[in-house]
Amino acid sequence: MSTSPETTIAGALTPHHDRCFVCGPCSPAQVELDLRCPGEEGIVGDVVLDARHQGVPGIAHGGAIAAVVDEIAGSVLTRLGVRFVTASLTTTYHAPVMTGERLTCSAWIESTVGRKRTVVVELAGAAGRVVTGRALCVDVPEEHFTRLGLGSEVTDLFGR
Ligand SMILES: CCCCCCCCCCCCCCCC(=O)SCCNC(=O)CCNC(=O)[C@H](O)C(C)(C)COP(=O)(O)OP(=O)(O)OC[C@H]1O[C@@H](n2cnc3c(N)ncnc32)[C@H](O)[C@@H]1OP(=O)(O)O
Repeated sequence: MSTSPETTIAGALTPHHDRCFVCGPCSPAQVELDLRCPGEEGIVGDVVLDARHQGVPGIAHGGAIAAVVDEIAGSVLTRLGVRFVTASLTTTYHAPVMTGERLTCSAWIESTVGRKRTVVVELAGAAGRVVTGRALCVDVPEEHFTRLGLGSEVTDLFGR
């Protein structure tokens, strides 16, 4: 991944819309998430999961972590203007994530094959790596959303 000087475009990356379950300010579970673009590809940032996201008391819920991984992977693609959905998501938990713990994240495209892109997301705490996620994202046409009765409220989100 490039490590050229950071360009902060967090406003364009998160929130991508107000009612997003993970990043939207209207969500009661909004995750503290600040994503930045270090160069041409990939993103870096900070993430904090709090008491609203716990499973075992004091420890972030694995499902909440997976949602954050999906969000970060998606942000890598939307900043490139890719219209996609997540087809598959795997999350490896190397160590517990404590609620309130500030994590750093980095994410990049690992491979592109036809319509399929694999995005890797790594989360690390002060003691080192805690989570590695892989999202298989598939490019879709605008009709993927319009045939579901969804209009510009969705299609306009891509390419921001
Ligand atoms: C909605 C987003 C809003 C975003 C707003 C903008 C802002 C964004 C910010 C980011 C933050 C949010 C990021 C959330 C992102 C989601 O959460 S998206 C919502 C959850 N995901 C879905 O709803 C997807 C549901 N599934 C589907 O719609 C369809 O199965 C798919 C994925 C479009 C694929 O169907 P298809 O277009 O008919 O394509 P198909 O030929 O079946 O598959 C294409 C290729 O992918 C492979 N493939 C498909 N599924 C799989 C799988 N599960 N495992 C392995 N391979 C697979 C196929 O084998 C095939 O491979 P090749 O033969 O080409 O080698």
